[in-house]
Amino acid sequence: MWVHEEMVNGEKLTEIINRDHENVKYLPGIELPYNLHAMPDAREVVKDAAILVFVLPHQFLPALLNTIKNEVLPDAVAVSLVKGYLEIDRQDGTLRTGAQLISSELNITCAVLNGANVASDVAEGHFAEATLGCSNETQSLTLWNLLNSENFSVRTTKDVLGVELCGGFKNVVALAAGFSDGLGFPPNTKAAILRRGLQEISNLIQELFPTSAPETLLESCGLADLLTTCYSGRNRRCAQAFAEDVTRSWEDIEAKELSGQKLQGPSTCIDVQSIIDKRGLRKKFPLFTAIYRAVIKEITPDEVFKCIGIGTS
Ligand SMILES: NC(=O)C1=CN([C@@H]2O[C@H](COP(=O)(O)OP(=O)(O)OC[C@H]3O[C@@H](n4cnc5c(N)ncnc54)[C@H](O)[C@@H]3O)[C@@H](O)[C@H]2O)C=CC1
Ligand SMILES: O=C(CO)COP(=O)(O)O
Repeated sequence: MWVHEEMVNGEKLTEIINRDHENVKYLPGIELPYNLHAMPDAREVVKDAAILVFVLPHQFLPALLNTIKNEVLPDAVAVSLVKGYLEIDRQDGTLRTGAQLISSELNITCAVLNGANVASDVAEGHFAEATLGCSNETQSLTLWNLLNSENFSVRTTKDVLGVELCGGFKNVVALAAGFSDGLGFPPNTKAAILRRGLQEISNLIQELFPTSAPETLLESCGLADLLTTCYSGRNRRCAQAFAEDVTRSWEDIEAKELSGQKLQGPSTCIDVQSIIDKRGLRKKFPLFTAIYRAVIKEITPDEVFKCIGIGTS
């Protein structure tokens, strides 16, 4: 497994993982499998690999692909767990997702695995579900056999883009859920955010990819991931801290709340809004637009709830 090398208490993280079988920085308290070997050179890791699993914050994906692109086996298969990578063409507003980037940079097919999967809960072995989006039936079966287990129930679909976009867009809605918590609003308000969020996620996916299957939204990557992120995710937690003190910057909140982990929601929110604006769709997406305006401090978090009030569906 490739691990981005860094020093933790004066030691290399890869050496700590290989000696203690624990990722003391990002997954403390979880015993890792003894056959897992952490390596700092991504090129070494991919050169004999038949299946490549990508799990890293979306902003680091392009640099990693650039590092490995000449080393990957031509018949390798990729699966991406990355949520929120959106590359927008500034000219025509077309979109490229993380899985599409992996596929085009490495010239191999890329499936997507997304779901209601808070990492520490999955690592502790609590039952969870996930959705595997894969367009090729043989590869889908291979990946399903690898990923599915008694405590990790994987359901498959061919709607790769639907699965991937649900995973990214819910991080934006989770910010409004955090605003609601930070402002001390009751469960009714958060439920309204979840309903409107699900509706806007669905509308935006249909706007961008009309062939996407509407039922994908009811899979783990859709409704279930939205729920878990809006109740227990890092985006929700950081947005709560922001609503409690709007003078803080997102960078400061990320650094203080997440101890080295990355906050995806604000940057994905800005990318989502550039798609909405490019297509002149603010009226159709009042919640996404209001969240964006709060993220960039154009309005306050409590004004988000006024913006989506009277006169919107
Ligand atoms: N943590 C969670 O509960 C879940 C995360 N995801 C998704 O998985 C992806 C990865 O998220 P996390 O593992 O939580 O990451 P994270 O938010 O914990 O960020 C830390 C990770 O970033 C890596 N990193 C730091 N600097 C780097 C660099 N310069 N280049 C490359 N990697 C670097 C670190 O090695 C570490 O693995 C994201 O897209 C996230 O949305 C999906 C489901 C659950
Ligand atoms: O995607 C997640 C759970 O499925 C985690 O969401 P956060 O990044 O908000 O913690």
